[in-house]
Order: sequence, then structure tokens, then C-alpha cells
Amino acid sequence: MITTHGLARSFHVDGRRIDAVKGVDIDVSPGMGVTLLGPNGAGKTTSFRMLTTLLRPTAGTATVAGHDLLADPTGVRRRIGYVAQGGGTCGEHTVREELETQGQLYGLSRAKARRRGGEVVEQLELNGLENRLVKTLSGGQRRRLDVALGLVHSPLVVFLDEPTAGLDPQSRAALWKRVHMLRTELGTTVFVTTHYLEEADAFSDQVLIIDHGQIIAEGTPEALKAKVAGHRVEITVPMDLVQAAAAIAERLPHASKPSVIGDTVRFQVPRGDAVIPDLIRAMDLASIPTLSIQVVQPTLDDIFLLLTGRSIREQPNTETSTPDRM
Ligand SMILES: Nc1ncnc2c1ncn2[C@@H]1O[C@H](COP(=O)(O)OP(=O)(O)OP(=O)(O)O)[C@@H](O)[C@H]1O
Repeated sequence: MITTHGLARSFHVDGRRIDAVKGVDIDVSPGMGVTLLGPNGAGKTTSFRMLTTLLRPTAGTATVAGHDLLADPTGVRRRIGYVAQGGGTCGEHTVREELETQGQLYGLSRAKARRRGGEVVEQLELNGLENRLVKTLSGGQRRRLDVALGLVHSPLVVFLDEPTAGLDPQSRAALWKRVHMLRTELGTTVFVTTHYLEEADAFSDQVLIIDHGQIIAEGTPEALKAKVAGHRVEITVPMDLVQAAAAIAERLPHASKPSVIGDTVRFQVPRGDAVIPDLIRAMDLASIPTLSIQVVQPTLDDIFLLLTGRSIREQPNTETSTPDRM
């Protein structure tokens, strides 16, 4: 459904070249739920904007929904839906008007746009809101409307850029429930970007991890997590002692290079339970009070940590070297 070879995009700003996406190869089968996961500035939105024809690649080729991205962008556009970060709705129209206008923009007749509008209202649980002005909707309702707008022309593939950003947990859960339904009941291919690791894990058939414009790992969430041998240990200490705690963690046998997030030090070890007594003893000797210690099963963030030495939740360090693809 989506195939790319060496897809790349650079920008030139003040005489400086920024390689936002550095040649990605993507292969997404029909009906799959795929997540592009990566930290801020990794190249997620740029990739999406290329795949949805909004931005011309500087190199590479791609086929989306059976149409060549460069040779037939109109063919691609007709068969995809794109829900941008922040959406694109006008607050002064009603939900029904927005949906019908969008359907007609995609070439549906007025009657067909109205019928499809009714269907997507059902699918995204917007019933009862059809006559409400968009500006009166809650954040979660508005985001569900954004997704509904991306679906009104029955696309084969829908691209959702950060669909749940800024929503409360309840609205996020409601949106994912509907997105899941799109795949299971309608067979729509759904390609999303998210920062939320737990959502990527729960939703995806396939996860593509992107960093500095390159895909550095891909696979099912289970297969990716299985690459992380052992456990993650997280130790929280007073903020002014966190670097000292990281230095102690680094000296533990078989420990990975620790990362520091706020007042917490994170690192990998083959067996978490085996390392805890030594860790507590070393903290006591250094007079560092331990506020909490946790041994955690691997998450998708651990694969990122393993490959880059950073957490997806940290701000990107643009100076780091490019890791090898797994
Ligand atoms: N129009 C542009 N001009 C110059 N640089 C750009 C432009 N668009 C993106 N970039 C740069 O390309 C890189 C990738 O940006 P992109 O928006 O694709 O990242 P992202 O992974 O979507 O980040 P976020 O999670 O913050 O949305 C960043 O360094 C960004 O500053």
C-alpha cells in the first residue's frame, strides 16, 4: 500500500542545509496499522508531508495506494486521507457543513457527501453533534472530527499526524478505539505518528523508529522489544545528585550507558533484581538518598535508548552520530 525507496528531503535555511529525511525505505501492506515513532525533529512530519504529496521529495521514489508519488500525485491524493497536526477545521461552521464541504472538495456529489458525512459521524462517535459549531466542540470531539474529515472520501490509506497530541487520557482512548475500528472493520490502512510510546505499542502492527531522518529500527512492537535483552532500571534521586547517581550506575557490572531525565537515571542490565543490592549499597556509601527504584520490562523507548543512548522523551541532541539500522 505504501512503498518508498530512498525517500529524502532537505531544506536550505540561511545557507545551511538541513537533511530532514535522509533516504527512508518503507513498506506498508494493505490494512496495516503502522506507527512512525521518533523524538521531536526526527523527520516524522516531513515524511508524512512527502507521502501525502504536500512536499516534493529531493530524492527517492514512492508508491502510495497504487499510484506513483512523483508521476501521479493527483492519483495519490484521491485515495488518501491526511489529518495534520492541529487539524484544519474552521470553527464557524457546523460539523455537518464541514463534513459535506470536505466530501464535495474530494469530488463527491452533494447527496453522496451528505451520506458519507452521516457514516463517518457514526464511525467517529460524533452522533448528536452534527449541528454544533466546530468551535464549541471539546478538544477530543474536535480531533475526532479531524479524523472524520480525513475519511469522508473513503480513502484506502489515512495518515494521522500526532492524532492524540494534547488530549486527555480519556479522549485519547476514545480516539484510538475508533482508529482501531477503521482497520478491523473497514480494512483502512492507517499510518500514524506519535510521541506516545504506549499508544504506538498498543496500536501498531508495525513500528518504524525514526531518528535524525533515518529509520533506525522496524518491526512489530513485540519483536522490537525482544531485541532489548534484560531489564531497565530507573532510580530517582534529589535533582542535584542525579549526575553523581548516573556515575554510580555506569560503574555497575554489565550496565548500559545511563541516561538522565530530570531527577531519574535510567539504564539497562541483564537482570534488574541482581543489580539492586549493589546499587543501593553504592548510593548509601555516596550519601545519595534514593527516592525510588524500579525494575521495568522493556518498552519501545528502551529500543531507542539502546540504539541512540537517548530517550524518545528527551529533547533531541542534533550532534549525536547516526546509529546503524537494526
Ligand atoms: N520547512 C522547513 N524548513 C526548514 N527546516 C525544516 C522545515 N520543515 C522541517 N524542518 C526541519 O526538519 C527536521 C525534521 O522536522 P519534522 O517536522 O519532520 O520532525 P518531526 O519528527 O515531525 O518533529 P515533531 O515531533 O516535533 O513534530 C527538523 O530539524 C526541522 O526543523
